[in-house]
Amino acid sequence: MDFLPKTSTMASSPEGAAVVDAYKKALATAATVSAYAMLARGMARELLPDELRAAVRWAAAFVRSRYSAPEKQRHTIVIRRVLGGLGLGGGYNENDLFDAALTYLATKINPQSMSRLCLARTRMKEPGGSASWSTLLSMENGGSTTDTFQGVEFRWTSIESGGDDGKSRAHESLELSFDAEHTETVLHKYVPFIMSAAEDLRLRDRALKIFLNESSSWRGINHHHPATFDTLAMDPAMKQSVMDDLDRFLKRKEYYRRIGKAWKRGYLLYGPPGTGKSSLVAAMANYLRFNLYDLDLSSVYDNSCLQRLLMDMPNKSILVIEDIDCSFDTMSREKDGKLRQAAGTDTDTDEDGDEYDHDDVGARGYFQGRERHKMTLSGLLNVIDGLWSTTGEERVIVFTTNYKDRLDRALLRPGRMDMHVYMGHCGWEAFRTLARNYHLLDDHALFPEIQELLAAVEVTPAEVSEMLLRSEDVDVALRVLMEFIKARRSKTNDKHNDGITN
Ligand SMILES: Nc1ncnc2c1ncn2[C@@H]1O[C@H](COP(=O)(O)OP(=O)(O)OP(=O)(O)O)[C@@H](O)[C@H]1O
Repeated sequence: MDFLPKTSTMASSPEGAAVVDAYKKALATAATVSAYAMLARGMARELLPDELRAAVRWAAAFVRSRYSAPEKQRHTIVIRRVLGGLGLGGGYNENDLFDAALTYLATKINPQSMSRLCLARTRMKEPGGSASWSTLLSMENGGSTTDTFQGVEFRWTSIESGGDDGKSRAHESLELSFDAEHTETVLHKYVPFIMSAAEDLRLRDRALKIFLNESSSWRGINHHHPATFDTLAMDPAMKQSVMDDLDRFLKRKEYYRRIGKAWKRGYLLYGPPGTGKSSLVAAMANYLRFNLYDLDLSSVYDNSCLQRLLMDMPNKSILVIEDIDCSFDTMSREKDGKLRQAAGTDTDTDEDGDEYDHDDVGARGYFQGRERHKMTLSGLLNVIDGLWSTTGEERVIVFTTNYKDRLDRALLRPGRMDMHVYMGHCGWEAFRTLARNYHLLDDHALFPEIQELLAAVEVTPAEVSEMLLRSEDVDVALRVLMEFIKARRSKTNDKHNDGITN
């Protein structure tokens, strides 16, 4: 039989003829080999007795089982949604691992590759009364998906049984199958990884809150501050280094544990009013998806009250103390410091006249009765370190101040606050961020003049924001801003001239 099309032009050239010949030879060879195989099988059937043929089959199976790779043993872990009778008190308890696995798998499911899927949208009540929506994609009964963790493949299957009679509840479970040799990995690494990944996803989706202290308890309200690192007008390099620092901090749990330090990171934000310190705190909270705990020290009366507040702060939260220069009697502390320096000692005396080291005040309780002048920042930090080092959970602490030079030197010492961030007047890059935020503007004919003005005159990002908001018309808003900066310039010049003439 000739399979080549009759109209083939290939055969008409010499090269084409060679190809056709080779093709025909290959067909002939294949036909010969299969004919021999058929012949051999037929002869074996004819010539070999049944017993001998069975022996040959057995020998072949033996060789296969001995020398081919053995079938791997598979294990399956069943994760039920409800722990009937297993929960505390023998009742029916929801299984947290089931929820975590469901949340985690929602990020692994590829909707393109599954013909049936479940989609749920639920309203979640937040503590404090507010609510947020959440959407969850999951596998239908019988659906399977594969996940790879540390190079090992895991098969997940969704199983639902019972509940067909309309009376009893369906039993939902997830089955996790894997090669038996990876059992240890599953129990000690994969399951903890799923729990923590699900926790991170939950934190990412939750509505953020800001908690304010009333005496010794926290009251939370929803935190909808729109500030993000994208909308924050600040020096781009500084912005990047804050973000990098936060990222690095989050990854270093093991490192902090190893060196025996509380897993906390301290940031001191300083700069004139209206330069975005509070906005940066909000941007950090939005970036990390951490709740904010805004501590007003004026309503903290004693050491135990402070301890209670700190202990009630869950992990993954930011403790903020604003305007710390106003929260402490820094001048008297400063005076004490100078006295101690003059005396060549770093000790002080307590009410009983006993000497103590200032770095040890936290352990003794730095609130001596209700005399607030005894409160020191150093002592506060010691209390925080002492409490937080025992939890091993990640916490961020932020202090803000308009006057860094008024702060207790103990706080400025290396190792106390890990990062000092200066929030300054509005520079050119900061202005461009604000122009983008408020008017989606990347360029404008007035930009060069504004750049020159900003280089010469000090205005805060808050003032620039305010001017840009004056009109929806970009040209008008930019002109208003220019007038404002020019007016500031003449005022500053007048003051300067007054100073010279006086
Ligand atoms: N760097 C900035 N980036 C973006 N917006 C800013 C910035 N600085 C100020 N703003 C705008 O000005 C408003 C006030 O700024 P914010 O409260 O963050 O400043 P602050 O430095 O904390 O001031 P204060 O020291 O008075 O508390 C913000 O809500 C925001 O609209």
